[in-house]
Amino acid sequence: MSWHPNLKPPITNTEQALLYRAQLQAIDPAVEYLMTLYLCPELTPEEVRKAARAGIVGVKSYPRGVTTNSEGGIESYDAYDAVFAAMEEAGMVLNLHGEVPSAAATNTCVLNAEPAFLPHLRKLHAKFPKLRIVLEHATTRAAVECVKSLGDTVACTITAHHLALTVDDWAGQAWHFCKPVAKYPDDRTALQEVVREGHPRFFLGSDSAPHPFETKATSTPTQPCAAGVYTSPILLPLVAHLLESFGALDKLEGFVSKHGRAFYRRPVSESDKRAVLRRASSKVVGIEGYGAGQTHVVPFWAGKTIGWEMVEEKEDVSG
Ligand SMILES: O=C1C[C@@H](C(=O)O)NC(=O)N1
Repeated sequence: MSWHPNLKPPITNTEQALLYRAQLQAIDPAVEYLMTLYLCPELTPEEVRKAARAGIVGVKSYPRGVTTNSEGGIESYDAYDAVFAAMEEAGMVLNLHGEVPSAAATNTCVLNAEPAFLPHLRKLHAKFPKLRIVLEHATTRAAVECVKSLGDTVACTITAHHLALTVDDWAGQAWHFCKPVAKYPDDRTALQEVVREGHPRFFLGSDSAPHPFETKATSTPTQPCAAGVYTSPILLPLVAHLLESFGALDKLEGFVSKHGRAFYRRPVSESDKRAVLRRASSKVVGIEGYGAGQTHVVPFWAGKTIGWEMVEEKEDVSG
């Protein structure tokens, strides 16, 4: 799992990324955190090389205004050729939030912002064919087809929630609102199909966003609700549940573990913990379990049942 630099303030240099990694490691040292920097005008080829030497794996780009805390995002990629060339040489990954900003002049809004971004992806790949690029949290058939058509250096993540949601689920339902927004039923079908196909360049990227109750449940005409869906506490059981629902359970390990590891060149080691799932009927705590004025975050699937659960490491799973 890689870590978002769309924090306040954004993570723009090696020191900040290492400091943030240390803070995360203090919370859970068992996790291997793959850190990313934020693509911005301050990022130089020298800093890219320094970051790569320090073990930072990627650079994240999100166009201006398209998602949470992206007010300072990039406007055009042309200015970053030297940065991309340095990344390509250092073996760093470019993580793209693949949407263009909404604009009346070009008839762009949240529904077509991802397809409108794809020409930028094609151009970047043509210019830097060896640069590993991940189109993050894709939501459309167009994006799936585009990534499939490109070379082995281009991969794509899919979230758990985008395998479940369509427009109808977030229109009027703040808890399902995220960026990119879930699209048409046929787009969701395309995401499910590419997972069922076991395509090695498509893998899970949770994009889990733990926005507090207040920022999701309350919105005003000037303050819309926060974009993001929180899946971390239920992620693997939920993905198993969803994959099973569309006949792709046998692709679970590839989708959640192997494909991403291969693309990021992180082979499994002896010391890596194994996740074990077993059949269950676990109800996710419903929205009534949370309340205004509390700092809680409400997970996706609240109030619904998941057909799988994680087995604690110490339990005997031989039976
Ligand atoms: O890309 C993102 C970022 C995330 C967040 O809040 O961090 N929320 C989203 O909806 N999309």
